[in-house]
Amino acid sequence: MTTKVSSSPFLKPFFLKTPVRVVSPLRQRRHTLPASEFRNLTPQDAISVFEIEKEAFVSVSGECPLTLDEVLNFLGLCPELSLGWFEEGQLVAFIIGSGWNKERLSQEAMTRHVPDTPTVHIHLLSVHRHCRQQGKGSILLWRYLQYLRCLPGLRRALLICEDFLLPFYLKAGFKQKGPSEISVANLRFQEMEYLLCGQAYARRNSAPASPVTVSCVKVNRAL
Ligand SMILES: CC(=O)SCCNC(=O)CCNC(=O)[C@H](O)C(C)(C)COP(=O)(O)OP(=O)(O)OC[C@H]1O[C@@H](n2cnc3c(N)ncnc32)[C@H](O)[C@@H]1OP(=O)(O)O
Repeated sequence: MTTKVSSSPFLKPFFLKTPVRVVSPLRQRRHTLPASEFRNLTPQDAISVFEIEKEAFVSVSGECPLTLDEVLNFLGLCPELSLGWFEEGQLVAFIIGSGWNKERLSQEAMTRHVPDTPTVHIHLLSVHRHCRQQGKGSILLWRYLQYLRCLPGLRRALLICEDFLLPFYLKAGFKQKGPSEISVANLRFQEMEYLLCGQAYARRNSAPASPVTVSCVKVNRAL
């Protein structure tokens, strides 16, 4: 397999191609923000991240998986393990990850970043409530996993989720590792693993997910 990894670990902003159309100069000046952009998050994005997170979790479970301080901490320590989807400058979906160094996730993993390890712990994937059920969660996760495959030294991604999200992650190519030892309030979780080496699931909506081998050269071009 040909591998080519860019010298910077950070993801260069990627803009979705929009159809070429003729617009008046006035209209052009007003629309300076890209329609759609994927990039690593920075601590400056923490408030937008937390707003989406709060809406997604507080009304459901009463608690946020990450506090604002923890979001700030991870975006400061390992921004290269995050990915945001922006539409016209507004964050619409994001993933926050950190490094982890054990076979399974433990309570300690919830607040820790271990640098230079082969395992990424995906703490949080969340889509703005106005944008759910439109395929954005699946697309962002797919892009993130392809991106991780191109970061040197990474071999797998782990996460925990509630039972109702098992089909979502299984469809994305994750395998079930069994019940997690982590619990929050009365909630119980399943631990899921995605192997970054070798196989990748093809695309969303290609059920059952057909594995394809992708090279990092191809992925870099796609990003
Ligand atoms: C590691 C973690 O972060 S686990 C916690 C995940 N995040 C959350 O629960 C926060 C609130 N929810 C969200 O942000 C979003 O609903 C997400 C991230 C769960 C899914 O993103 P979306 O963009 O809404 O999902 P998308 O449109 O890509 O749906 C893909 C499939 O998953 C299914 N799905 C999406 N959300 C849910 C859900 N809450 N319950 C059950 N199935 C779901 C969809 O029905 C769809 O199935 P289909 O392809 O057969 O039609």
